[in-house]
Amino acid sequence: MERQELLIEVKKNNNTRVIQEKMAKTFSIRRLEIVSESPAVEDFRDRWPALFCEDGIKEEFRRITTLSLEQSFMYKLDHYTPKLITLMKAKGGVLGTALRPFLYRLSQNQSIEERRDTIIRSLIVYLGEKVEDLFEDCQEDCRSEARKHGHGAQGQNQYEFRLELLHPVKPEVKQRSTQRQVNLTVQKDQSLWWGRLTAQERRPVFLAPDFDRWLEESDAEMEIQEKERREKKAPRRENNFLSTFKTGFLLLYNLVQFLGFSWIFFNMILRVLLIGHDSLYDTFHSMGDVMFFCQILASVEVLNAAFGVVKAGVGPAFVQVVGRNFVLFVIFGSLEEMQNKPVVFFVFLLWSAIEIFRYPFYMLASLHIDWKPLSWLRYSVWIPLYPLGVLAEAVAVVQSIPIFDQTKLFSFPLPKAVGSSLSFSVFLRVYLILMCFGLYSNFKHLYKQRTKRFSAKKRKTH
Ligand SMILES: CCCCCCCCCCCCC/C=C/C(=O)SCCNC(=O)CCNC(=O)[C@H](O)C(C)(C)COP(=O)(O)OP(=O)(O)OC[C@H]1O[C@@H](n2cnc3c(N)ncnc32)[C@H](O)[C@@H]1OP(=O)(O)O
Repeated sequence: MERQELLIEVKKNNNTRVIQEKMAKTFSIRRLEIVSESPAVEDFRDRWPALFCEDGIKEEFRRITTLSLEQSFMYKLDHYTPKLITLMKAKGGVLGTALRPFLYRLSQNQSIEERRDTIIRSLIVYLGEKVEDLFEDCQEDCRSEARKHGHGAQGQNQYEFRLELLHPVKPEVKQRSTQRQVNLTVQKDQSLWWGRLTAQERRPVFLAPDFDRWLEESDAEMEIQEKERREKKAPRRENNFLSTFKTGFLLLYNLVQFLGFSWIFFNMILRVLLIGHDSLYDTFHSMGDVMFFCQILASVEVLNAAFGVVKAGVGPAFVQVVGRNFVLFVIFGSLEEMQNKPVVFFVFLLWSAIEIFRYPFYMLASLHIDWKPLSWLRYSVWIPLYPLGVLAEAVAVVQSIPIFDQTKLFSFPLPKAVGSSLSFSVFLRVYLILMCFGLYSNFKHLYKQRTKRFSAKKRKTH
């Protein structure tokens, strides 16, 4: 009978007191039902709906234990909070990451209510529950006011509130109601830091921020910085790929050149030691192919400089590659008479002598490694080698002049009135002058590079 009356009372508004009294009177009936029939929760809710709200549960707990449910719960929660924090701190992996924001908040100077709120939320995550599964959501548009029908402190009633926020917010406000709270999501109209939430200085007692999304001013700055970092990260990842590719390419290129020139250099030395001065006469036949390969490949250096793959100057690289290849392909390659001359040995030896230091230096430079003895050799050995190398090349050019005159190879046919043909040797004489300019400009460039490197080193060490 009392139960039937209760079913009618819960449908009425503002009668919490009547419901509490009837619930107190029917306590023994409920106990008996539970102990003797063990009913399903759903069935029990249909029979005793007044029990299934915050106040109903609290009162029933008090009737059973004579204690306040909330107080005992909070007391135990506060007592176990340090242990729970230790437990959560020890968690790694995905769960550890999910718990980190809660632990951060707990490490801040929170009020007791905020601390309890955080620990309960973290417990939900720790126990692997989904917040969405625990709260029943509904959504409806509202501004900074909400009106809802439900069961609260005044029983089943129409509840409403109005909030005056500190600054304007966007008109779209999301409202999500659960059994124990109403979640409002508003978006600031302008992106600025709010000193507090509401226009009135004291926060209304019924209002609590969502601590899951709570940010201190410094946190907010960090979040913005993190967002900017993430936005920049994508192109940087692309840059990383390009720079790894560049390093790999330069390493391979310099390694191949180093191996090629080392083979030439040490083979020539070995042959001199083993065969004696006779070896000077067949340098071209024994080393020519590898030298052709290395010098064709050296053209890449001009492209590297031109496309900014390395910080080298295009002009000096061009003069170097063109100068050497002219001697190799035109003077030695096209004149068999030149191929057996000892000058080939000296030209090849002087060219390769610098490269066995230059290419390993570049390999380390690609890896941002500076090995001082090697750097010193790279930027010093050229001082005697470069003039000697150009001198050897000039000797080869001079030696080739009579051969070009004799063979008329590459001679340029002229109109009969001027003469029969223009010998290639005329161009070679001009080229000898060009070599002086080439030597001067590259010597100057290398000197500048040397000064730059060593003065930079000195500055770094002081
Ligand atoms: C119209 C045409 C006219 C043509 C006329 C021709 C006339 C020809 C006359 C002269 C002919 C000369 C022929 C050559 C003879 C000889 O070689 S004789 C033997 C001795 N020779 C030498 O000592 C010269 C050796 N060669 C060089 O030093 C270079 O080739 C160079 C171009 C002359 C100068 O090098 P450069 O690259 O400009 O300077 P670096 O300081 O070494 O490098 C600058 C930065 O770039 C990085 N880098 C360069 N290359 C690479 C690479 N392959 N891999 C990785 N990194 C590289 C380098 O690390 C430097 O970076 P930082 O360390 O950060 O500064």
